[in-house]
Amino acid sequence: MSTLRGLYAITDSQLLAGGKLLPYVEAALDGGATLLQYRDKSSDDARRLREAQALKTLCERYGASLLINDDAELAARLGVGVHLGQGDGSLSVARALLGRNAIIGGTCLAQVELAEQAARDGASYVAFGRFFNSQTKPGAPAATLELVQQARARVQLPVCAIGGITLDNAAPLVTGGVSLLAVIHALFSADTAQEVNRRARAFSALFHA
Ligand SMILES: Cc1ncc(COP(=O)(O)OP(=O)(O)O)c(N)n1
Ligand SMILES: Cc1nc(C(=O)O)sc1CCOP(=O)(O)O
Ligand SMILES: [Mg+2]
Repeated sequence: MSTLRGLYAITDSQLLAGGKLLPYVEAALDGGATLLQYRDKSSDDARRLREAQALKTLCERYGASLLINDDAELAARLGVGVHLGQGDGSLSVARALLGRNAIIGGTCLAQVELAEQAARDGASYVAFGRFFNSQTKPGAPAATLELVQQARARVQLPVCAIGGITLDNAAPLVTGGVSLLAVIHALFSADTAQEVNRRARAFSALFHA
């Protein structure tokens, strides 16, 4: 069982198409990622189940934890965690479904009040974004380090940062109190699995500096 601190790798269906899903994820886990989120927006339920099962096996091998994006039912079926956005269903219902030990994350946009509500609803961590311009999910960055400080003062849960995080901009987030760096493009846009591994090691090293 991993801790809620470190690199939080999130899969991307486009970046990891063409047979890259498992080798690139394994490279990220070998590089120290502590959490992995399976984020696939398709409605191909059979493939989603198959891929999520394979990712669960990989995570177990590396001592990391798997979360499913958006889909508490799939998470329950596999016995893993879930990440829910504001429109993805209730955190408290997910907590009741998945049990007290499941890792459940909640998107809190850039609002401390949403983090306070997520904590009351049983979240395991609160996620703020976007911190920087994101190629994966374009839109104005709204989250700041000041927001992280406010959240840490008011919510007793690990803070996750997401949105445009790269090896060049991540360090101040960690020194500013962020526990989890959620990354897609700056991790998985690599040309080789070895490069994913190098990037994952570099992100993970920020937590041991
Ligand atoms: C760790 C983490 N934080 C935020 C999000 C975004 O969730 P959401 O707003 O539901 O958007 P989608 O990812 O579902 O497009 C996330 N997935 N993970
Ligand atoms: C899925 C997602 N949610 C965001 C939010 O702000 O809530 S930003 C984002 C995309 C993160 O990918 P990248 O590391 O490539 O920017
Ligand atoms: Mg969502």
